[in-house]
Amino acid sequence: MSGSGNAHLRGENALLTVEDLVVEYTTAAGTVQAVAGVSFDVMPGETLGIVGESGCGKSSTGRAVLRLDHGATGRITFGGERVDQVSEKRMRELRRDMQMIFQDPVASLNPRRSVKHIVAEGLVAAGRPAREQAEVAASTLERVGLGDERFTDVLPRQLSGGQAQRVAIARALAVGPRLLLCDEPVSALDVSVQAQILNLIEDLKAEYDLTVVFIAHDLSVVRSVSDVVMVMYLGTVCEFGDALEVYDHPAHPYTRALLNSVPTTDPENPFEGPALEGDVPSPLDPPSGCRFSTRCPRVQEVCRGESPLMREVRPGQYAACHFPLVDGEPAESAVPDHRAGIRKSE
Ligand SMILES: Nc1ncnc2c1ncn2[C@@H]1O[C@H](COP(=O)(O)OP(=O)(O)OP(=O)(O)O)[C@@H](O)[C@H]1O
Repeated sequence: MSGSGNAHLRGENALLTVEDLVVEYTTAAGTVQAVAGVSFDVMPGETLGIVGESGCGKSSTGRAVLRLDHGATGRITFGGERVDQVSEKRMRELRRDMQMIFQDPVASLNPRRSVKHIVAEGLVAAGRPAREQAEVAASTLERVGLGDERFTDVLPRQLSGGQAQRVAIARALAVGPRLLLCDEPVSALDVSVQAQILNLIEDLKAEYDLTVVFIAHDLSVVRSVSDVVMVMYLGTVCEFGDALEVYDHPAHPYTRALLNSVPTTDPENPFEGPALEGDVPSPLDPPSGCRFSTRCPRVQEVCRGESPLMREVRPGQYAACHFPLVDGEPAESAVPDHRAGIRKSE
């Protein structure tokens, strides 16, 4: 496995813990390892942002938490229960507690059902009485700003993208989840609508006592919502930590390059240095050693041979890099670790 270690996991009080997750897809061209040993945890009430370029395995990671696809291995613990081991029946119950919101809101809604019926779907599946279904659907739609009959009685295709995403959010909330997994929830929406939906999720999070995993390729979106950030590259975790630390002092050359490729207007944080060049290698044939080694501006020989392990570079900030940067300088700890011979990951 070419994962990046588990040093950044914060312990048993986490609501969700994912350890050594591997997701593989069998294709005509061979086996794609979309997720190559990813670990993370989310504390109750926290928002974890998962960020990285398209194809790095963000969606596969989110879908694996809900056991939506075959081909995933690893330990997933939610509320103390091993999601990867429970029966299909129990999994259906757990999915009520872990609701997912997708990128394409219209496609994620049943095209033949009216909005109020869609929002009640989870309650119907849970066997709640008809009156409760109607009441909860109505109050939840009201809460997401769609209480009016001109929204509740229509079909999804009659809604705008933003309205449809509000319906998807209402459907998720109606069953009283503890965790909301948002997979690129605003990237298909107009920029003017994006902020409204982000604000709505933020408000609901507090009101409904939610823990959130927020997946996006857009760094500014992740920054605006996250307490903690996980940066992924080609199926592995590069960096994990407090969002402010990661954004203000990116330690992994990939995080730095990713931030450099976003135009900045902040003179305090220009992050001078090379932006990302070249393409992401194919997950069918990933580079050996550090997966970022083929594009890394700081690459050294050891990086091509040894997978770096996750280690703490500042309090609460971890990077899987042989030569991480701390305040723009190579971390001191990189040198002794390197000399001592970095452990190969299993
Ligand atoms: N069902 C599938 N069958 C085959 N390969 C897949 C499948 N789903 C994803 N992949 C591949 O797995 C890798 C990771 O995809 P994934 O969608 O998880 O990444 P992502 O970071 O969410 O990207 P995006 O933002 O484009 O969805 C990619 O190389 C993708 O082509």
